[in-house]
Amino acid sequence: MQNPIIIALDFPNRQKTEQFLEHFGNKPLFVKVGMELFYREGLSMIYWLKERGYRVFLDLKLHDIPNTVHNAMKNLALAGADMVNVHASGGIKMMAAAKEGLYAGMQEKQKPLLIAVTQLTSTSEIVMREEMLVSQFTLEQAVVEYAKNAKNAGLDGVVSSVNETTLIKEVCGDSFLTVTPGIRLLGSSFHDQERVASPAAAARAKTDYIVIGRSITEAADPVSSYEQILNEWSGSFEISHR
Ligand SMILES: O=C(O)c1cc(=O)[nH]c(=O)n1[C@@H]1O[C@H](COP(=O)(O)O)[C@@H](O)[C@H]1O
Repeated sequence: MQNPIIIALDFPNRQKTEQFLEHFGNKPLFVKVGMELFYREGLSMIYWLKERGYRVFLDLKLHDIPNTVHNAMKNLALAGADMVNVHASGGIKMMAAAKEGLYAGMQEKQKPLLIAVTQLTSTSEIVMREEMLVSQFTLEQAVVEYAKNAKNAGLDGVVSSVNETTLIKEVCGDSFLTVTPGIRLLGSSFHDQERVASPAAAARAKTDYIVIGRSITEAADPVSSYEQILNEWSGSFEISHR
């Protein structure tokens, strides 16, 4: 069983990030760099993490015209990240252009995973219908339609909430990756997230990766919070496979 945890390094700068990572010593972590840290520190942050052996998800959620995304991805390819993403709402043409730009001139073994965000885990069905004006689908249907588009564009998987994982796997196949943020231990604050699930529920849904930020980064003891999440995941995983 692989360790599914991706820690969201949502910190304002490199110094705070380094201080946080010191808690974990040499543990081989999978970490995520998003807009907050990247817009401050740029590619050098990714190089720093890769030199220290971390697996890195570069989460910039590209969404623009196909040509712009294609060329931006050519530059992001230089980061040497293990996973990058776009918004599925940019459409199939944009996602295909992202893939072409990202992989241009890359050897097979260097290619990062490319995934698409479906509906953000902070989005509720009401907001999707009334503010984004996607009213012909339920939220679950909209996520699955985006997942099908991502698959048709040749992407490796999607970001969604755990609520939609089972259906995505049914429609797109088990090998199509599901990456699921909005993970919370029972009884803890949802913050700005709407579609939330526990690590145990994520394991039962057989998601591939869980993305966790504040439950670990803001914990008084980040390592024990990390271990608690992993234990909850592993326990449920064994139960669900009995
Ligand atoms: O692409 C993402 O990583 C992402 C997609 C999504 O739908 N929801 C979502 O929360 N995320 C990211 O996952 C992380 C969740 O952080 P916490 O809510 O603190 O656990 C943040 O870094 C978000 O940017």
